[in-house]
Amino acid sequence: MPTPMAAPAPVAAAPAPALPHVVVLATGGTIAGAGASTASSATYQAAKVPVEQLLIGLPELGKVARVSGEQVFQIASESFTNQHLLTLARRVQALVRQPDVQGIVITHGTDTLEETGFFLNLVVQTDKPIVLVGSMRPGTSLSADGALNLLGAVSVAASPDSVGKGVLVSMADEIHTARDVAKLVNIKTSAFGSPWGPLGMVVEGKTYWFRAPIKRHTSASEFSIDRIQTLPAVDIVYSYGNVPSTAIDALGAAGVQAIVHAGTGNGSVADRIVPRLNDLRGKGVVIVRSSRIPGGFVLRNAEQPDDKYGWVVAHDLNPQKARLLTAVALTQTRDTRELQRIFWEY
Ligand SMILES: NC(=O)CC[C@H](N)C(=O)O
Repeated sequence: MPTPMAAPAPVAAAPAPALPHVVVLATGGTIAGAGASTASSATYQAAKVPVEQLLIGLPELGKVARVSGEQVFQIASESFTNQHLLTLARRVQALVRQPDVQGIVITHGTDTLEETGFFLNLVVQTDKPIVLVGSMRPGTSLSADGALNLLGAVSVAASPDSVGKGVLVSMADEIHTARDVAKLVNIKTSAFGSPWGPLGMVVEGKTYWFRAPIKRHTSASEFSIDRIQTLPAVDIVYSYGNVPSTAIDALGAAGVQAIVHAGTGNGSVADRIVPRLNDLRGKGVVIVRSSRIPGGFVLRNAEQPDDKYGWVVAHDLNPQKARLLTAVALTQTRDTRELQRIFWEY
């Protein structure tokens, strides 16, 4: 008699690996914007749609992460202040300390997105992915770019390959380091670029990497939001032909701690402006020489004798990023050699 076949032992289905938990912190901008008609791609109100609505409108997110949302602000990013930066950084730092959070996405207006990203890159202590994202068209517009950008950003934040790469910006399928990226074009959806190229791409929820940041950031940074109560007054003066010293003199009179000079070309400074900056330098004001050229690179002692004047050069940081690094660095030192070291390292 044939022996009866033993019934196959039931195979326990392996539990599906839990999806990573990504917190979306919403701050406003066009990605939360709404226009009067589908043809309103550039004429609309930013910062209208609450985070719950952004997330409910994109059920595809549920395939890449367990997503929760928090409305931190609801503003256009040109209205960000230092206080907004500090509040946001403290919230991000608290969240990344939570063991149940694997990544952070920050929805943001694109106008100052690169500034917020760079600030967080300097002061948040973590290896967990922090990804900023915005859009160039409101969700009510034809060919709106926000939904796909948000899906891309959540995918980047949920990816183990994004760990340890510092604060990232995910826009139009590209992944950039917040340190390098800047808004270079308006209106068009390909608004962001980095002088040294993107780090990678995100396509259909998968990340593809080609390079990693070399500059100090996040957990390798000597700065921490835990030790920063306020940011000192650091402002930017823009240079151009026929520039008067009015703005510099006014900033000096207002008691500014540092001036970032957004110079022409290699960070050049008009002959009549040099003595005004040196007057302020003599009073202890820190002078940082940057370039108004996108991707502009400023060398020490080229164009101006920085060693002789005790000035700092901004390396390749644009003026708005140089403002933030100066402000953060001034919370620890006023020594211009130290400040220059910091500009080379971050
Ligand atoms: N595309 C945008 O997000 C620009 C909208 C607005 N000016 C902002 O920066 O918030």
